Amino acid sequence: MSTPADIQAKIDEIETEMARTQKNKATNYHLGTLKAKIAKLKSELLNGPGGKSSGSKDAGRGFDVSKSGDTRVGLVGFPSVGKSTLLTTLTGTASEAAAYEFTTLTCIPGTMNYRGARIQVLDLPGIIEGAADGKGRGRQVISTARTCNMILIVLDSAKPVTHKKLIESELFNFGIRINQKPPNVKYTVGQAGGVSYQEVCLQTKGMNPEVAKMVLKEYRVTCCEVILREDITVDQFIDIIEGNRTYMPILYVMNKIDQLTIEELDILDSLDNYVPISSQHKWNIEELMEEVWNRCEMLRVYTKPKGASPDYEEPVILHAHQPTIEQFCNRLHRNLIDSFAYAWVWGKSAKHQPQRCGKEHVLEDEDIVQIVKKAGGA
Ligand SMILES: Nc1nc2c(ncn2[C@@H]2O[C@H](COP(=O)(O)OP(=O)(O)OP(=O)(O)O)[C@@H](O)[C@H]2O)c(=O)[nH]1
Ligand SMILES: [K+]
Ligand SMILES: [Mg+2]
Repeated sequence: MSTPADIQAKIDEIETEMARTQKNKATNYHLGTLKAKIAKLKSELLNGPGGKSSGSKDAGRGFDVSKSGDTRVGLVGFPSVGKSTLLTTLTGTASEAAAYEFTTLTCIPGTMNYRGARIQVLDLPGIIEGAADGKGRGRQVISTARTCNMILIVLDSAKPVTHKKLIESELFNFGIRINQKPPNVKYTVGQAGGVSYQEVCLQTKGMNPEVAKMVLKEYRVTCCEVILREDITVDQFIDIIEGNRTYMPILYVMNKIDQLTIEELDILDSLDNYVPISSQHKWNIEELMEEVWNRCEMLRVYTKPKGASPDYEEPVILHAHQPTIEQFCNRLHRNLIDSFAYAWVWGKSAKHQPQRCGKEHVLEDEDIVQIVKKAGGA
């Protein structure tokens, strides 16, 4: 059986070969195969022989913290960047913070209340380079991060920007795709009928029938249906074949800005996906919370019982892009949709106040909804 060192040596070898291979049409197919080989070796490194993550028993086992609240956000970063200080600032839950590395050795959960939502925040131990390969507690940290709806990559503004790249590649190697949507590709494996491959959208990033064939061959997939509904890269195609990828929003939290000059701060301010803060001085924390709220695509919907005023105290938090009334009903009660007749909706999504709506109606933040059940319904 190959040891992790053997596997890593193979990966290095293929990467060297790829670097040597000039990119042109003829070698494109070959690169597709090499990329698939690397992806397979990486998942073997992570999950043991066979590659699929359900394989080995302790592969990808996270910390045992039960989920609570409306959404879960993880704090990931190098040691001593200020994750624990931030947890305490955001949630009020004390997590030991100190000037030495690896102060935090386990996962500490806290709850941040924002706009009526309860957001579970996880403080995690610091990770170092090579975390995904099993160094230190890194695997456990990243496995836990994978269970989150969003990750905050916490950075120390006085430290080199290379730290950001290192953490990104650790997450990547664990199958986490940051700030990407799942590619719009239909992929189903069948029992017979060979490979059916279709592009319904112009491919400009390296995909073509030959490359697809090479990648599928590498994964020993002989019968399947593929429909590319979006212009994708070969790497995205491999992600689809590998399966088991997590697509997640992330935000870079640049901490300790109290150590920066105004000029340095101006540069930071202009970068995408960055929120500069000082957890110690509680600077810009409200902006951070708002960004988290926006990225998690959460919205508040108030319920209104018939003849009573809306319940503004406890909004129903919906956690989806353009949620429908049906999703709202499902959040309230599992069987509610069965007795649903129509709904009265007040707020931004309503054309007039109130508007009578069906279950497909798309809700907006702070809408008020009154469900009317079918006659004779319970
Ligand atoms: N100047 C400054 N120092 C901070 C800030 N936030 C945290 N610190 C300090 O940075 C050090 C590390 O903070 P921690 O919260 O323990 O960092 P951590 O990322 O949880 O560290 P590990 O658990 O060891 O990975 C402590 O001495 C904190 O007081 C900040 O906003 N500004
Ligand atoms: K520390
Ligand atoms: Mg800590």
